[in-house]
Amino acid sequence: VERLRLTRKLNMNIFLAQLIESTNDTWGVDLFEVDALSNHRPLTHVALHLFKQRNILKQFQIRELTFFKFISAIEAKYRNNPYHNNIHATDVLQASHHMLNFSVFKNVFTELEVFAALFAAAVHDVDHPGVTNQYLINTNSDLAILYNDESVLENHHVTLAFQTLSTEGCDVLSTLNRKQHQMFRKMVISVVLATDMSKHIQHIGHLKTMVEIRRLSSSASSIIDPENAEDKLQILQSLVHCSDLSNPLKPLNLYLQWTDRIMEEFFRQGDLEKSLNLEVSPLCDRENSNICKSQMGFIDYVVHPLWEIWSRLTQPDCQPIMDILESNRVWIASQVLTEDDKHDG
Ligand SMILES: O[C@@H](CN1CCOCC1)Cn1nccc1-c1ccc(OC(F)F)c(OC2CCCC2)c1
Ligand SMILES: [Zn+2]
Repeated sequence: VERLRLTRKLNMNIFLAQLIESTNDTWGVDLFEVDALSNHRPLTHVALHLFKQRNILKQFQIRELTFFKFISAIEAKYRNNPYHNNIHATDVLQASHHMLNFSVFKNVFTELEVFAALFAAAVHDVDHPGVTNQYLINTNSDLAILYNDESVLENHHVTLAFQTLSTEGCDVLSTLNRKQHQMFRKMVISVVLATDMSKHIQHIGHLKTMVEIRRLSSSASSIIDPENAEDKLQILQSLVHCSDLSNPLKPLNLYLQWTDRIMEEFFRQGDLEKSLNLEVSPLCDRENSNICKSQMGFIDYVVHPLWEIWSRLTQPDCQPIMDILESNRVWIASQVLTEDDKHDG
């Protein structure tokens, strides 16, 4: 029996190693599987692997143990929400890593910019309480008071991330010089704050401008000017925001798990609102929800408008991912019909 147990353990570790290896260049890795096989430490496993694969630790002389301590401390500060948890952070990190490899970004970003973008993705929802900014504002929460109702969650995530650096043995930025540290901090703050859904429309505006300018100045061979720091920062903000809203562009079995999770998280907020005699927020009433219809709306009015312009900027590498969005939408639409019948039934 003991030999069987050890053999099974060995096979699980081999399977885990193969899954982690696939995060290098695969869109749609099953991170729920990585979570199950890694003793619920997907972020630490995947972040360490990707930062080493990109040679970031060597480039900035960061000790592997220091990075391990930092990312473990961050992972431990993600709460066990149905959706906003360490698996979601790993998902956004891996999607950001994947899209940074798009050919349109070749020779565009510095190592420091890549480091800042992936760091921001990994920490972007740390200690998320599983409720929305609006809920925190409506309930006069300490966080809303602290951040004056402005990007309350996002301010909290980035502040906690930088505070974690001063935990014993966790300062992954200690080897950066003053200028690098200042630039890194500016980029991480702006990328994490840009994940606030209230900035969504601005992302679309900036991307449309960028695509238009590139289209008009046909001379620009490489679509993005590596000298333009402002443009590059906006692209990194949109890259992480797109990764944050990438669930509907993942293989259907993964997309459906994320949908179940976000709905359970919204429903728990609705339960809290009911118990506090507050008006139940949209989409948060578990007694009265149409999951497929709300996903159709999310895709048509939020996700597709953003990814349509993002894919124009990043063609042709985004096409396979847009194709998944299209096929998922067709499937959802087919379920709306049956879901209606169920309710009518
Ligand atoms: O809540 C969303 C923004 N709101 C803005 C107000 O209108 C409705 C949409 C984005 N967001 N923010 C945090 C998490 C998510 C979020 C992430 C994956 C979601 O669905 C699936 F892909 F898993 C998701 O779906 C909700 C329920 C149906 C429609 C939206 C939401
Ligand atoms: Zn997020």
